[in-house]
Amino acid sequence: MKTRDMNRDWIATARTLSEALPYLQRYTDAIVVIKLGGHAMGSDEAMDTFARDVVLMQQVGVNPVIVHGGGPMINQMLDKLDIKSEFVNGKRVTDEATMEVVEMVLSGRVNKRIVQAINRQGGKAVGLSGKDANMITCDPASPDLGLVGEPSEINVDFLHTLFNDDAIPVIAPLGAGRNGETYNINGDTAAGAIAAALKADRLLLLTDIDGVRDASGRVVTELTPEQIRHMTADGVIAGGMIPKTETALAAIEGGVRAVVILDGRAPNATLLELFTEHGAGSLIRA
Ligand SMILES: Nc1ncnc2c1ncn2[C@@H]1O[C@H](COP(=O)(O)OP(=O)(O)O)[C@@H](O)[C@H]1O
Ligand SMILES: CC(=O)N[C@@H](CCC(=O)OP(=O)(O)O)C(=O)O
Repeated sequence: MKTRDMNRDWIATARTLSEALPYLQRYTDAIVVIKLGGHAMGSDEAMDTFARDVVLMQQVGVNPVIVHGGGPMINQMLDKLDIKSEFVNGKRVTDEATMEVVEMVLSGRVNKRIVQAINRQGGKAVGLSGKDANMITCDPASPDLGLVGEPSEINVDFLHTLFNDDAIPVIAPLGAGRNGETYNINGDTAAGAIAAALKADRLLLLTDIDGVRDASGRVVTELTPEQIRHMTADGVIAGGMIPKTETALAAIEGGVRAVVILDGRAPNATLLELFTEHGAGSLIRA
C-alpha cells in the first residue's frame, strides 16, 4: 500500500516536473528580483521553505536578488523604545531617531535572518544594505517624509559581479544620500528600483495577501496599469498596497518584463509563480 502511494507521489512529481520543464528553460539566466515583505516573513519553517525555493531557482539557472522589508519588526522595536511613528501613503515618516532604529533592525536582525536561512539551504547569500558598495544612492523623497529616500542610482555592476560568483544578494532597503545621509526606503520602492536598473525578467512582491483585490474582494489575476490607476482613484487599492502598485507601474515603465504581487506565506509561492502555467497572485504587465 505504502509503495503504491509512493509510486503515485512519484508519478505526480514526474508529471509536475515535465510540465515545469518549458518554464525552467524560459527562466535560464533570467534575473528575478524578490521583495520579501515583513508581513510575509513567517515562522522559521516558512523562512526555510522560502530559502529552499530561492536556492532551487538558482540551481536551475535563475539569478535571484532578494530585497526585504521588515516594517512590523521596526514597529516592535520603536514601541519598546517608546518612539512614535506614522505612515503617509504607506511610507514611514522618518526622523533621525527613527532612522537609527530602522537601520539597526533592517541591516541587523532581519537581513541576517534571511542570509542565514539561504546559506543553511546550501546557497551563498551575501547580506548588504543599499549603503554597501553604493548599491542605492538616494535623493529625499518628499519634505513631509523626513529621511525617506527615493533611489536615484543603483550599482548594477556590483550585482552582476555577485551573479558571476553564484552569490545571492540580500538587500536591506536603506540608501546613502549624496552628502553622507542615511535614508529609509520603502522596501517595495527599493525592490522596484533595483529590478528596473537590472531590467529584470520578473519582480515578485511577496506580501500577506493573495493578490490585488477588486471592490468585491476577488483577486484580479491580471492587471493593466490603466486598471491600477482606476482602482487607486476609487480607493479600492489603499494603504500598504499603494507602494506596491506604484512600484509595479514604475518598474514596468523602467523595463521590467512583469511584476507579480502574491502571498509570500503560501508554500512554494515563488516556484509556483515562476514554474507553473497558472502562476500565482496578480500579474501586472504593460
Ligand atoms: N485592493 C487591495 N488588494 C489587496 N490588499 C490591499 C488592497 N488595498 C489595500 N490592501 C492592503 O495592503 C496590505 C499589503 O500591504 P503591507 O501590509 O504594507 O504589506 P508588506 O508588509 O508585505 O509590504 C494588505 O494586507 C491589505 O490589507
Ligand atoms: C520609508 C518606509 O516606509 N520604509 C519602510 C522600510 C521597511 C519596509 O518597507 O517593510 P515592509 O516591506 O515589511 O512594509 C519602513 O520604515 O517600514
